[in-house]
Amino acid sequence: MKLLEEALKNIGDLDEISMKKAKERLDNLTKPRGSLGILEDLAVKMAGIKRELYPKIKNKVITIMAGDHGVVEEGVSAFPQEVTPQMILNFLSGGAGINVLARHAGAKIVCVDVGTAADVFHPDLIIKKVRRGTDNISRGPAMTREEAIKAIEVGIETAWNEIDKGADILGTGDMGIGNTTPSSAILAVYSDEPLEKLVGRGTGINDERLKLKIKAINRALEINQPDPNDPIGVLSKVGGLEIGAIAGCILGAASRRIPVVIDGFISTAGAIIAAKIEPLCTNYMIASHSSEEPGHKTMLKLLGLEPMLSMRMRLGEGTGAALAFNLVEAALKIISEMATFDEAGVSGQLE
Ligand SMILES: O=C(O)c1ccc[n+]([C@@H]2O[C@H](COP(=O)([O-])O)[C@@H](O)[C@H]2O)c1
Ligand SMILES: Cc1cc2nc[nH]c2cc1C
Repeated sequence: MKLLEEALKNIGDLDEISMKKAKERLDNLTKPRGSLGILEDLAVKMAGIKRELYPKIKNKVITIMAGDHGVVEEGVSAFPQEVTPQMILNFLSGGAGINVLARHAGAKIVCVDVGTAADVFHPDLIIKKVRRGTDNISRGPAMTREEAIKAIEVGIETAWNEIDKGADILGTGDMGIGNTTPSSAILAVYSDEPLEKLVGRGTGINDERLKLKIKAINRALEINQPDPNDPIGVLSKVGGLEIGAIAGCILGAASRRIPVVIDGFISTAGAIIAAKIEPLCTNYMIASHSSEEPGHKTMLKLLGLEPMLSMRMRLGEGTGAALAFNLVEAALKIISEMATFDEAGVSGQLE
């Protein structure tokens, strides 16, 4: 609880003065006001986070949190559970989608085992197993409250370690067969929309499995009665270990005024838990893309975030976050490198 308390103590507002200066500069650059859309919003947000007009990004890191899910025994995924450790090894040997996109972005990846069911060993794997997967949420709580806090603290510790080593932006990533089920359950706790609108096909399940998945989530909500006002309780009842670690990673980044790029459906479920624990942490979140999971748009709306990309992606791993790093860097170049109307001798707006 100590790490969590310390993180929460240090999450604050954006710097309004730097944001105002950023807006003024953007309005003086050689373009119609606001014409660079989200790139301008990003430059303003980055100024507010870093308390300076021209922050630099040198070290980008994607943190991939991995965990397993007891609810897979209900037949909710298109793939078997052993894919979780197999993909971890794929991340660490450089062959996964995230490796390619992280290399493309010039980002480092770190992979943390927060709670896989199997034993996984690799010299580069950070092993912080809170427990061997969650229990089946459709039959009882995923984990204890203490385990939920531990999972969050694994995320905080990971974020702080990377920031201490020089990371100036983080991206969230996940790996866990079955994890769209707890992510949908978390969303359902905070949304009034019917489950049919919030639950999707994850890795690509057929109609029959989709029915089983909706049923499992319904039962999970009924049996566990998660209280929306107790986000740690929600995580422990219907969540996942990697989802907790993602929430922690976001809280850890926010507590150090480090921007954190949110990936897809699972990462955004973690972001919801983080935001319900400390609403101010949304100041430090940047939404990368809109996932193909139907509930993702509702999640982003709950957080008040606008995704930058719409790529029909639904891979997770941090792939959307890695792609979006380039856009954050582009936004910083716009505010620092573009000429003003005065500098370029271009006439300003008529009225
Ligand atoms: O991030 C997303 O938007 C996303 C959407 C669908 C699936 N995934 C990935 O697929 C896995 C979960 O899918 P499932 O069907 O097993 O629940 C997990 O490893 C996620 O990283 C990720
Ligand atoms: C192969 C595979 C890769 C993944 N990456 C994230 N989730 C995944 C799920 C599967 C099945």
